Amino acid sequence: MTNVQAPALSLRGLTKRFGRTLAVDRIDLDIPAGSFYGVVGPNGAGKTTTLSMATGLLQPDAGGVAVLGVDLWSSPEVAKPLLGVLPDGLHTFDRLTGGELISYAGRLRGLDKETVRRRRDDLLAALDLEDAGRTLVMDYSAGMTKKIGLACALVHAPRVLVLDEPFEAVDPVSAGAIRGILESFVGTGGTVVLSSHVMALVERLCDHVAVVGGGRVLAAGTLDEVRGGADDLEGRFVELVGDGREQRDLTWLRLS
Ligand SMILES: Nc1ncnc2c1ncn2[C@@H]1O[C@H](COP(=O)(O)OP(=O)(O)OP(=O)(O)O)[C@@H](O)[C@H]1O
Repeated sequence: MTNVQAPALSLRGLTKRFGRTLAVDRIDLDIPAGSFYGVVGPNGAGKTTTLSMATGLLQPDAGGVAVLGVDLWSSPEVAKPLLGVLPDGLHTFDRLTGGELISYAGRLRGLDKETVRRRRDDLLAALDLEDAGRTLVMDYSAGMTKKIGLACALVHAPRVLVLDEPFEAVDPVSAGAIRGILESFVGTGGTVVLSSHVMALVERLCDHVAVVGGGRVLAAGTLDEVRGGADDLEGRFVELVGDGREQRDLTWLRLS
């Protein structure tokens, strides 16, 4: 049974090492139910590794995850149906058409044929993929692949959506459609967790944010708490993460 008081996602001591790289270092994070939560951090910070462990796609070396109070690793059959996941660099069955892929995702989740058909048509229309619904996914652009991945994550009407870079490669019109879907999902009691590099987008959409760097949480809380005195999230991000670039002038690139 889910616990209505519990955070949508609760991460405790999550740790993952790849050889000599400590990708995620004892991360603790509570994502409140009903929040629109952004996870930001520089390249290689550990965002994808954390979200993969948080959704059961990657086994942690240590630590635990609870989804709405349900332990993900000991009760996956209860916890996983609560989640809708859009993984980074989605590897999917790309010899299916978009419509078939959504139907497959829905049937895998145990939905009956009629429900799957109705939701597939709704999702293809909402994401402006009606024509593409009959095209093989292998022929999709990067943005279309993102959108079909999102449709597959939504088809079983999860309680918590975890989306790795959902707006990457998506055109502004489609991004607006996705924003609308996510806002109404949160507006009706769902929780969205997304990672992004686009601070302006996180500031516009999210009410909570975690800044991750070097496999650790550097700051987490409401947008205002994390921004602190900084003018915007980007300023605070650079302050927290640092600008470690070596100042080297590429003189050889100059045309004159
Ligand atoms: N399968 C893997 N094998 C080896 N190293 C990995 C693997 N996955 C991630 N890493 C390493 O773990 C660290 C964290 O990577 P991760 O992909 O989680 O970062 P990220 O914050 O999502 O980065 P980006 O913003 O660039 O997508 C990096 O140093 C990366 O090289």
